[in-house]
This record gives sequence, C-alpha cells and structure tokens, in this order.
Amino acid sequence: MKRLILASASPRRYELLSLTLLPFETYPSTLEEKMDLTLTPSQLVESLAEQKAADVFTQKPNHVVLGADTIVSYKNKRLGKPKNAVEAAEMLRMLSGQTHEVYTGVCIIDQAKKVVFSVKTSVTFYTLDEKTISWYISTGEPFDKAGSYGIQGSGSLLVEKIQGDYFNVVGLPISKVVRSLEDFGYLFTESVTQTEK
Ligand SMILES: Cc1cn([C@H]2C[C@H](O)[C@@H](COP(=O)(O)OP(=O)(O)OP(=O)(O)O)O2)c(=O)[nH]c1=O
Repeated sequence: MKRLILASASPRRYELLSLTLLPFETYPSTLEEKMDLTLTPSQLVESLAEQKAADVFTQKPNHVVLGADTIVSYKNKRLGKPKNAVEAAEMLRMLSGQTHEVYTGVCIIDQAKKVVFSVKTSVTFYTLDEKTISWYISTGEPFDKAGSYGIQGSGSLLVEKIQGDYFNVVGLPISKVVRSLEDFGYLFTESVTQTEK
C-alpha cells in the first residue's frame, strides 16, 4: 500500500484526517496561492487544491497525495485569510447579518489517477456590532483563517446557522474525503487493524 501524504500545514486538516485512523504523513506545499477571479469559487478551490497536491506529488511521486483549499465567498467576493486586523474587521463587517458560502476543494493524486471535487456549506452570521468585531479580532483567531473566522473556535459565537457539512467549513469535508480515499485502496473501516499492525 502506498503511503498517504496530507499536503497541508493546517492543524485542522491534520486533526480531521486523523479521525479516519488511517496512517498518513504531512508534507506542506510551499506553493504561493493566487486568487484567479475569472474562476467560480468551486473552480478556484479545486484548482488551488490540485496545485498544492501536484506540488507535493512531484517531490513524493511514490505516494498518494491529498491537497485542499478553503475560501469564503460572499456575493462576488472571494475571501481568503486577512492580511491584518483592518482587513479582518472589513471581512467581518461584510459577513455580519448575512449568509455566505464556504467552499473547500480537495484533490487526491497518485501515479495512476487524480480525483478532484469541492463541497459548499452555507453559513449565516448574526448581526455583529463593532464591539463584538473588536473583541473577536483581539482573540487572534481570524488571522490564519479564510473569511477571518474559525467556526470551530470562538468564531462559533458569530454563527446563527449553517447548511451543509460543518467539517467542510473547518477545512476538510472528511466524510466525503474518506469515501474518495477508498478509490485509492484506503479502507477506513479497516483502519483500526491497519494502525495496530
Ligand atoms: C471559514 C473557516 C476557515 N478555516 C481555515 C481552514 C483553512 O486552514 C484556512 C484557509 O486557508 P487554506 O489556504 O485553505 O489552508 P492553509 O493555508 O491553512 O493550509 P494549507 O494550504 O497548508 O493546506 O481557513 C477554519 O479553520 N475555520 C473556519 O471556520
């Protein structure tokens, strides 16, 4: 069985993939992410996931490599990670009281094949006043997250409701991912015995 590599520096993606109990290693991609605004949100995250997976695959060609990318989409805007507190506040003001979409793209490749897909989740925020926005930025949580919030952390206090896969918002739609990994020979239902061996 080829070794599985998670091409990501995201601790959330590491934790989510660990839920499968499948053995894997991490090898982050050093690719610089560029937002191509001619692409739809799903095309964009799929393209970035593919670039990250391909980047690591060229260095680890005898492995199965999984890459992912998450962005927030609101109206015609694509929101990545904020550069600073001002940008984080702008994003949170924009999302306040509105419903936005979170897209995560996933790409899994080995020498024989490539699977690419994306998943969309809709998230509705409560109306956020300036005090709430300042407080949330002061937690430091927004800075490494698309859309300037983390639903799995104190960002949960901003969210009124979601429609779709929660784990997709956190950065990896893990239940769909494990089903795709089965096409590469990784049977998560056998992963307890695989881990014990
Ligand atoms: C909306 C949202 C995003 N995020 C995170 C998931 C992603 O890690 C991050 C978006 O950045 P990405 O560029 O998708 O990923 P990354 O740079 O963290 O990791 P890598 O490219 O090495 O795989 O935002 C949350 O953790 N919670 C949330 O609620």
